[in-house]
Amino acid sequence: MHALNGKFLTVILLTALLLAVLYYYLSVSFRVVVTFEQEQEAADGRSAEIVQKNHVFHLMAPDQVRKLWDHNYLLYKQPSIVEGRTDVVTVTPWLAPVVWEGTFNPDLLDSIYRQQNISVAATVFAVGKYIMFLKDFLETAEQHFFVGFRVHIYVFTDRPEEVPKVNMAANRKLTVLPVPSSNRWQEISARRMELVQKLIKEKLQGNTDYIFCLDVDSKFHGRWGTESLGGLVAVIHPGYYWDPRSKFPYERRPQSRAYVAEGEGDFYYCGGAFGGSIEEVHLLAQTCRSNFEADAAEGIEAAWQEESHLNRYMWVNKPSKVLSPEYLWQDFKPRNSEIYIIRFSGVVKNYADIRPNV
Ligand SMILES: CC(=O)N[C@H]1[C@@H](OP(=O)(O)OP(=O)(O)OC[C@H]2O[C@@H](n3ccc(=O)[nH]c3=O)[C@H](O)[C@@H]2O)O[C@H](CO)[C@H](O)[C@@H]1O
Ligand SMILES: [Mn+2]
Repeated sequence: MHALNGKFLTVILLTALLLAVLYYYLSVSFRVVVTFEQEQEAADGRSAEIVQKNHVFHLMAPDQVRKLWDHNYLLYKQPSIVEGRTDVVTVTPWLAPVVWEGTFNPDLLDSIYRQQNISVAATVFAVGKYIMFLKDFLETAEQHFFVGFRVHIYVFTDRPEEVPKVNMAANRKLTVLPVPSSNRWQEISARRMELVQKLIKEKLQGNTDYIFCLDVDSKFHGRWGTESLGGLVAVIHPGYYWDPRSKFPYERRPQSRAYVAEGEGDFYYCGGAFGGSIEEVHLLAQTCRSNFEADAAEGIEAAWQEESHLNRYMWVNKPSKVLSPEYLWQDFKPRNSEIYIIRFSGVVKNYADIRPNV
């Protein structure tokens, strides 16, 4: 009799426990749903609909209410999955898009991101004689880089008084930040990771959505806009994309934290342009900086400084969007036929004239 009561009690207790656990899980997931969704009344006050407030996981169509009254409402060409570019690969093996001209609709993307009122930061370093490239960089950015969006360019320089005055649209800003000069170009180039990390932590977190870190010795020639946005964004280097990976100039010494072994590596990415969300780029800059410094403490400098560390990082952490070499070409290279448009390109320069050391 006692044993039976005991068993009965155990069953009751276990059932109660199960119900409590179930209740906990249901209430947690319910809370998640509630925080992500919010009821919103349509602009014309007609109906209340559920609007996703979180835009990290998918993109939202341009404002559907507008079509009732706006004759410029965006109607765009029907997309196809059987017609499109066939001369290039437009997706990586881990299913990240590779952005080429002809693979995206700029008007559609702009209208999607415009309603998010995104803000984009760009960093550019102009230390020593590299200040001479800044004017063209800034003027062409004004014409092609995220035109119509909120843009904040951060110029790091040791010559603040030589920063050119460039007319900028109302929603665009420029901030000059002082950095010490150096007599080694390798150090100037590599220290960018440290300064980008600090900038994000001290000034950008909480008020900026995306960031791109760009070489100053370059000019914009075509649109660079919302099609380039993503969590972690890398640009394919224009010099190696026809080559087998054995020819990529990765760091090949196992002692370095930038080491990429034979038979490893996806693409060769350039150090002159990368970006993504503030959070992702902070993590990237922090990782590359600490690996670079740990190497330096052991007397090792990777083959291509922070570019080598970036390549190691992107091998371990696959970029969520890859930009084709349209996004960083080099003026001395003739345009290949798969490159329909050059958006950003490095100018021809005489290293001996402009670098503090050769
Ligand atoms: C197109 C591209 O991917 N370029 C990369 C490549 O060579 P690059 O030959 O393009 O390197 P670079 O001489 O342009 O130096 C990189 C950048 O550092 C800054 N700078 C450099 C020297 C100086 O005296 N003052 C100064 O301000 C400037 O912003 C410059 O654009 O390899 C470098 C390795 O270190 C960097 O990864 C570059 O980003
Ligand atoms: Mn450069």
